[in-house]
Amino acid sequence: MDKIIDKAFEAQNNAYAPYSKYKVGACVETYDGRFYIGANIENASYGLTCCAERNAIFAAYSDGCRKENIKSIAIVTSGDVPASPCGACRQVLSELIPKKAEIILSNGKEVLVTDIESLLPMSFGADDIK
Ligand SMILES: O=c1ccn([C@H]2C[C@H](O)[C@@H](CO)O2)c(=O)[nH]1
Ligand SMILES: [Zn+2]
Repeated sequence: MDKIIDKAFEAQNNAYAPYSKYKVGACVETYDGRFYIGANIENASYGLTCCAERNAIFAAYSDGCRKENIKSIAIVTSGDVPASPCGACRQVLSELIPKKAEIILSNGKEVLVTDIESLLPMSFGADDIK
């Protein structure tokens, strides 16, 4: 678990967060040993900001990875407590990562491991619009 967390902290250095000054890094690990990083990228039109974890999972998918190959995602910050993904990211992750995938949250001092069903119970998804 150290490697994915280290890579997420490396990604945190790439955050573009001139407005909030709150830098977040993320890293997706696949079962075949690939790692995809993301950082939060803000915009003067605040609502266009994209979170670190969405950028990381989109990077994985953009490289051809799909749900069954996603093993875990780490999300890191430097706050007093590990940050938990925002609602938009929970919705996106609920479609793009498996239920069993580990969601690892760390602030460098504490590590929490959870999963998407814990973070977003009774989620809305593709089955609901059949
Ligand atoms: O899980 C989270 C929570 C927040 N942010 C970003 C969005 C924004 O740039 C900044 C403050 O909300 O942190 C993330 O990247 N991931
Ligand atoms: Zn988010």
